[in-house]
Amino acid sequence: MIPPRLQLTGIAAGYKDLQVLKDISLTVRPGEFVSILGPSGAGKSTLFRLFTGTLKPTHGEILYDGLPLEAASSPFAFMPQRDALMPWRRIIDNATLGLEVQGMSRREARTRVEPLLSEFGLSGFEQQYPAALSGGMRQRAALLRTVVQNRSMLLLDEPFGALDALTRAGMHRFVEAMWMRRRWTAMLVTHDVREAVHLSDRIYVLSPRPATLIQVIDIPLTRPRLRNGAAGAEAAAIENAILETLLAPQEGQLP
Ligand SMILES: Nc1ncnc2c1ncn2[C@@H]1O[C@H](COP(=O)(O)OP(=O)(O)OP(=O)(O)O)[C@@H](O)[C@H]1O
Repeated sequence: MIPPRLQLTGIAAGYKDLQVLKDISLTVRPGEFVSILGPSGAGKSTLFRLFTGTLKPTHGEILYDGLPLEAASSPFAFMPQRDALMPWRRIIDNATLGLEVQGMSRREARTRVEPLLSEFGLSGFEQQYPAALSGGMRQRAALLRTVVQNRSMLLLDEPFGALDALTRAGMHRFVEAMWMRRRWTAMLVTHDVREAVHLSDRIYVLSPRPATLIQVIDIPLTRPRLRNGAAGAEAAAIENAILETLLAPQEGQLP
């Protein structure tokens, strides 16, 4: 049997005296889109620091393709909260940046990126600077820069949080369509319940810090996840159930 791509068992982690993650176990299988949903400060970004090796867990185990994570060589492509495009580089040169950082020549990197520009809705804009593009286009360029690195798993750290609601909804549709074509293995961290339900095969809901899992929910809805009819009602019911869990007063807290 194929081992999970990523498996966390009993992970605890933090900074000096601050325990951030208390007991996190989760699984991402190849081709799955999994989300981590939680209140602000629960430790979603801390979790990503464990994956990128900038922080070590104090307890627990992280396996990648069945082996300790340290044995995997750069398995993740990371997309940060803001688009993090370099304002002085043209879109094409921003899109090639991740490959260039890996040591590929700019010329070769362009050969890799150019055929993908139209799929990402960026044809004709490759010579523009980021400031000339809309927020959605910039996020698509940042996503292109991430996926073109051909890593075996994508880490998406609240990538749409800064977008207006309409652009964000458009990005959800775009990412969903791309996932259906390419079946990325992906983990998204987000505060946005609707976003998580729209995009995920499974959602792990974190408690406030120190974070434990308070809900694990598989999303059985077929894709594309349209917002009308019975499917829309089912999605809304799942969103409500998750919101109830997130908003339920924690033990010892005032409502
Ligand atoms: N380098 C650090 N040193 C000390 N404390 C830190 C450090 N980085 C984060 N923290 C603290 O750890 C806690 C969790 O931070 P983290 O950034 O992982 O949360 P988050 O869930 O991603 O938050 P948000 O959703 O608001 O981005 C916060 O209380 C934060 O202040």
